[in-house]
Amino acid sequence: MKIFTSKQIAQIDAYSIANEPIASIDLMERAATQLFFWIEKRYSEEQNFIIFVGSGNNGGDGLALARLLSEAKYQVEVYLVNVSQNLSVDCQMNLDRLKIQNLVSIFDISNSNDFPIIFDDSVVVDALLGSGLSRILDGLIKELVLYINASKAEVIAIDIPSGLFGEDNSLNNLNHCIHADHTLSFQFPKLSFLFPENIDCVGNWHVLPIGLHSRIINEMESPYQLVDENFIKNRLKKRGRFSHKGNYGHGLLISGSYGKMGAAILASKAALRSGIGLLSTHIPRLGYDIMQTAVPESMVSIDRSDIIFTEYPNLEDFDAIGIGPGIDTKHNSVRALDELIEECDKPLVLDADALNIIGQNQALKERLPKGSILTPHIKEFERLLGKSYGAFDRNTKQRDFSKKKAVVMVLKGAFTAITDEKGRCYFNPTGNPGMATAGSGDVLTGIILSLLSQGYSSSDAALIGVYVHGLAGDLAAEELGQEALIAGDIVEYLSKAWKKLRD
Ligand SMILES: NC(=O)C1=CN([C@@H]2O[C@H](COP(=O)(O)OP(=O)(O)OC[C@H]3O[C@@H](n4cnc5c(N)ncnc54)[C@H](O)[C@@H]3O)[C@@H](O)[C@H]2O)[C@@H](O)CC1
Ligand SMILES: Nc1ncnc2c1ncn2[C@@H]1O[C@H](COP(=O)(O)OP(=O)(O)O)[C@@H](O)[C@H]1O
Ligand SMILES: [K+]
Repeated sequence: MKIFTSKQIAQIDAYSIANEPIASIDLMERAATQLFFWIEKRYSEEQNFIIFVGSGNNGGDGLALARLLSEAKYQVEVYLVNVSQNLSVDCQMNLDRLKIQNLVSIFDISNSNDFPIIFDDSVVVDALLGSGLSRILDGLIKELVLYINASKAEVIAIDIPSGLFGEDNSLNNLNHCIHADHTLSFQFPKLSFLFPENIDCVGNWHVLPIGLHSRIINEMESPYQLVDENFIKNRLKKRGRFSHKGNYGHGLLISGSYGKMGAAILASKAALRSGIGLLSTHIPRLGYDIMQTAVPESMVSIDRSDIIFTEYPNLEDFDAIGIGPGIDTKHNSVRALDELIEECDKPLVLDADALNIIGQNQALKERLPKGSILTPHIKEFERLLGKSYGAFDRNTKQRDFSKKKAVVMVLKGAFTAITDEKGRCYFNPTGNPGMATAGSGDVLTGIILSLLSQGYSSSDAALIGVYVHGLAGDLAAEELGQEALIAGDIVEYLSKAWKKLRD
């Protein structure tokens, strides 16, 4: 699903109104009806709702929702905030309709003395401001937002939490934005929902389709996309009836050091569980018995060093190379990585300590082979590209870096962001906090190496790898629970995840 900016969404709204065609008041009714359906499924008729309404179309949605809820016998109170003049046309029309219906008490808020008591068991609906937000909140609205946030009531934000921008919130004060439990976003999620900093504002978000025009949605370009299962399924290659292991590539994984052989085991198993034909794992000498015992399916390449990575085998024998999990950052490993980066003309995935080494030796960053995949978490990302002003800035840096260096960058976390050489950014929906556990990144490296070895392009290897990794984590968490989930479980559940994608 493409993700558009607030400005683009306004254009899509306008196009839909003109070309469906549909009157804007009817589009608002459609939006409010979707809100109503969502609420009706979750709350009983006894539930009371306090709806705070602003002067624009977001307020109009709130007023139309008030009418639909009260028609269905819910108890509803509406508070109009500082809207004595200047209501948008559709907001005014919905206010008139609500007054005619005459089932809902409507109050004005013109100063903080007018704020109502919010009981813990009320549900607050935030219809103050939507995507028309043009400046950070101040004055009475800010006070009201702080007041709502201090209450214990559940909060549902319409379209976007009031005060939050759809894209860049680096200059915003997130405490002055609505902190919603649920955000009901029309047709698309906003970009800012996908950034970790904004989670307290957005809560759980849900997309409500309102039938915006498909032609403009298809035609309008956006660098941002939210990946879904079909998007991934369409990228999978078939495994031919007469294929043999030579068709699925030979990968070289450089991983592990004394005390960190687990990283090599996890990544190797993940590669093998993701369809690779042959795998060689290059490890320090002391890891030999461990490796042969734990992962007999992998061949072993032995370093001359007992304890760290200092050299690598002839790269000609391999289709792709993965390096980093658990290799440490010792001097001789830095030298060996430097040589490998100089020589390597094979698809390459760099993770963990390989990224830390590059972070400490910035000249290496300039020489990354085109098409390489880097898989940092936020800390590793900062070591590579420095601190950012906020999530939007970080994302822009990531896109620019991918484009400038023609590499794929995978910034890991919830909604892992994958950027490609065209500066596009894909967000991944799978995965859960149970995966915040030692070694889960190593598993991802193994999966991506496996896909690269099988001949997938760098961006497809990253997109598919990240998706299936998160899916395996979700399937594992479903059965084992998030607390008990360990990285080895992600490997075990890869089988179910791949099967689901092949269904
Ligand atoms: N255009 C459409 O067809 C649809 C719009 N919808 C709703 O319309 C919303 C967007 O409506 P609008 O464009 O009217 O925008 P808003 O409802 O967000 O409000 C904009 C108004 O608030 C003012 N404003 C902006 N920032 C402010 C601030 N910091 N403090 C105080 N006032 C501020 C603006 O000057 C403007 O008058 C969406 O979020 C969605 O809820 C939905 O009804 C679906 C259909
Ligand atoms: N809250 C979360 N939601 C979704 N995925 C997560 C979450 N926390 C962690 N993950 C995933 O788990 C992996 C953790 O990788 P990483 O931080 O490198 O771990 P490690 O260094 O321990 O191997 C990443 O792929 C990340 O996307
Ligand atoms: K809102």
